[in-house]
Amino acid sequence: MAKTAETADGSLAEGFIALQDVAKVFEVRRKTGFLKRERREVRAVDGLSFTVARGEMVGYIGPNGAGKSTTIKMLTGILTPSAGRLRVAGIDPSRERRRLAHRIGVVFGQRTTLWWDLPLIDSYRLAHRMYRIPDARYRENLDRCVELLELQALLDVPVRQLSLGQRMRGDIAAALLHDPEVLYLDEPTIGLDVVSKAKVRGFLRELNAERSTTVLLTTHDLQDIEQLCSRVMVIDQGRLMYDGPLAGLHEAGESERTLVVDLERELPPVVVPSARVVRVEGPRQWLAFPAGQSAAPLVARLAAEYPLVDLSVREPDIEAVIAKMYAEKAVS
Ligand SMILES: Nc1ncnc2c1ncn2[C@@H]1O[C@H](COP(=O)(O)OP(=O)(O)OP(=O)(O)O)[C@@H](O)[C@H]1O
Repeated sequence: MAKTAETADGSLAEGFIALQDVAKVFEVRRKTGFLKRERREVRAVDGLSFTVARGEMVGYIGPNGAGKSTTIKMLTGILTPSAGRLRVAGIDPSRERRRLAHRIGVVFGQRTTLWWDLPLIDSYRLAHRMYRIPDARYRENLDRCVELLELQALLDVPVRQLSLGQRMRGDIAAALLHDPEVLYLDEPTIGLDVVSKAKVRGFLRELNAERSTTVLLTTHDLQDIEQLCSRVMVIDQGRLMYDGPLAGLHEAGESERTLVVDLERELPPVVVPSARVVRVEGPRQWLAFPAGQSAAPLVARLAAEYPLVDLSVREPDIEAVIAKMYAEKAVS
């Protein structure tokens, strides 16, 4: 299912972001004894090909160490590929990193690009000068971000005093002041509360709809993908394992949802069709059932036959879906 970026004549297919057989190999040296060192190759990205069209919002997911950050670093030009061809907006990122910087925005959830000791607005003023953003454009973009990301009351606050959610919104604004056509987001909702997550997601949806900004989103939060991306790419061990809609990923992973039920008292594992008890703790039981199946008949059956007090449905997390998919039937 992996999409190839190559056309019949061998050129890179139309795509705002296009990778063709891209690899990145790191050489790691390990001390194995006195004066002895062993050289080892780590293939962080291993023959990756895909294209992303202008205006697409794509989830880019995979387990830890899969090669996501390495891909993003190559797409920004920080790292040079060991092999293959890579273009963003027609630019070879590692060759023309500065030119590309004016066309892309990057947000890393775990790190900030803002000036820690300065009020938030000062980081924006610096970006204004650094990117040589025309005054009217800067003002317009700043006003829009301030309004939609609710930053007005925070502009004069030093960044170190901001909460994680406030800082994240501040970072997203900083990445957008120069009107980038493509935005790389690395865990933009990590550690945020439900309200902040909703704000960030709402803003990204609006940005994409209004400006057709192309977004590549790395996350461990399945809801980020569900609410924002029509397409998801899964990478593992540097290779593309899946490229398609999120619903298809569930099928590929044959994933399961979990129904958590609280009974009136401790009971032996409940027995209901098409679900199985996977854990029991006092009066609470966990039932796994196929993700593609509605929970309603299951709930009705349980309510009719058991002394039910409360229940909730838990979605499978991405790690579990990927692990299962990788173990059972890798799609390539
Ligand atoms: N500079 C480097 N030198 C050596 N090995 C590296 C370097 N950068 C990354 N790697 C290795 O390449 C592989 C892919 O790493 P990468 O950071 O791209 O994964 P990731 O998918 O972003 O993981 P995570 O979700 O944990 O951030 C890992 O095995 C990692 O240890």
